[in-house]
Amino acid sequence: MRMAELVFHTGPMDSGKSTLALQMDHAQSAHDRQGVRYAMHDRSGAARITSRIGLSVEAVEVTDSLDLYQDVVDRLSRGGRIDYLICDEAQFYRPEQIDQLARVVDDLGIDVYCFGILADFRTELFPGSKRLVELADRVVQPPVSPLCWCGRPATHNARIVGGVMVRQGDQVGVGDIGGGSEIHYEVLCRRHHRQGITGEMSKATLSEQTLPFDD
Ligand SMILES: Nc1ncnc2c1ncn2[C@@H]1O[C@H](COP(=O)(O)OP(=O)(O)O)[C@@H](O)[C@H]1O
Ligand SMILES: Cc1cn([C@H]2C[C@H](O)[C@@H](COP(=O)(O)O)O2)c(=O)[nH]c1=O
Repeated sequence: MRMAELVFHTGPMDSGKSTLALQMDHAQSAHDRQGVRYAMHDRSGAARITSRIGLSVEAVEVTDSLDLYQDVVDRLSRGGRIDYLICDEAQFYRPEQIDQLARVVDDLGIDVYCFGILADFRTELFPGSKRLVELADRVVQPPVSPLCWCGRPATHNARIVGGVMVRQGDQVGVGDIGGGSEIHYEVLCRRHHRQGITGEMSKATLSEQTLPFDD
């Protein structure tokens, strides 16, 4: 018999994690499996899972005080059936909540699929993501990688404030990629994240050293 598992799907912003979360939910429910969707601090500002492709569905908002194991037990004791959990923006969950998800897998035999970024704009791990890497049965990267302005796979998240890439500030700052708003994010390869060269800067200061695909 297949054992339930805790899976962490992780990649930088804009790598299709929420899309995958919604696809997995759709695929599972099509086979009469019953799931619960959880999310935290979704970009939409609502209790939802929102994909940039345009899909969006309601979810249970995870608050700091929510005991995820107890929430699942309560739902089961009210007569519900639960085969799997979809947990989006899992980087924001407290480490204790990740332990609760592992207990859901081990003690209740329910599959838990988590989705989230690994590291913040300073390249430091989110505590929830660190705990997921420690506990997950599998850590999986989405199949499609976003690209840095130079054409390399984008692996790192940069925070842009007033047009400037910053390296200090609060770890949590809900926002989107692309210009428009005062605070937003851009995904870069490690080299350009380290050098602090955003797409906007590259257009202004393109030089021998920063030509695309230099070695
Ligand atoms: N108009 C579009 N057509 C096709 N793909 C798109 C479109 N807009 C966004 N995407 C893709 O959607 C993905 C981002 O999806 P999303 O689930 O919101 O990412 P994440 O949750 O990882 O931040 C990217 O792979 C991006 O290329
Ligand atoms: C890098 C970074 C990101 N965030 C926020 C910004 C978004 O609201 C989410 C990531 O969502 P996505 O679906 O993966 O695009 O996280 C943050 O709070 N702090 C950061 O350092």
